[in-house]
Amino acid sequence: MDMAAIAALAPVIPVLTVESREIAVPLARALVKGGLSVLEVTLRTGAALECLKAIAEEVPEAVVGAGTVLNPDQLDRVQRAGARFAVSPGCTRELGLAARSSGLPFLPGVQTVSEAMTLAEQGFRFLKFFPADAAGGLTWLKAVSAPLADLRFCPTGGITPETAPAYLALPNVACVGGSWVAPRGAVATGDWQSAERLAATASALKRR
Ligand SMILES: O=C[C@H](O)COP(=O)(O)O
Ligand SMILES: CC(=O)C(=O)O
Repeated sequence: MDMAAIAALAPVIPVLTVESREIAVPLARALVKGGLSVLEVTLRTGAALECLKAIAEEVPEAVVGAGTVLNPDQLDRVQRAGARFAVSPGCTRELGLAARSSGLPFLPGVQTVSEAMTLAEQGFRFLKFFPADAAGGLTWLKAVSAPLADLRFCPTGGITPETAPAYLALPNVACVGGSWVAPRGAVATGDWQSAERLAATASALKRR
């Protein structure tokens, strides 16, 4: 599956920042049960690689990838840990080249038209728009839809259950990313039913 095919599996990619495999595995199971099978585990905790590996091994129904992949070394490590895709908040030339030669589906982040054009030149036509809300949100996506007509986006950053439907209604949006389906409080108390409920609502969102 390439990145667009992975994104087609669900309208929302949960962005997960988890501290242990004991949290990661039941959380992943709850989200998949709720209908969100594509999961992004960010490399923002010391346990991130272990969590990624645990989900890959113990929750085979999930398509688990890594987020906050900032350089080729991290890309290599997440691929070895079993990531099925990698996500970056931005991109460098080195990271883009490493992603292409690794064969791992890659979703690089952009915030400007020039960044999007540079990545398109490197062959990336499906891009993360980050931080979506802070960088212009719906207005930016609508404005670039004509000049960057062959690009599709996964807006992430500041998206809420209330704003997600408007993003998903845009023709250049394939899916959205967000942490709201795994709220800190529910994760801290192991309230997996809440995560499953939030995932079920998110997975029912309509895309254009
Ligand atoms: O850095 C933020 C993550 O990409 C997700 O953003 P969010 O917590 O605003 O949904
Ligand atoms: C922002 C995000 O989701 C990432 O760090 O990849």
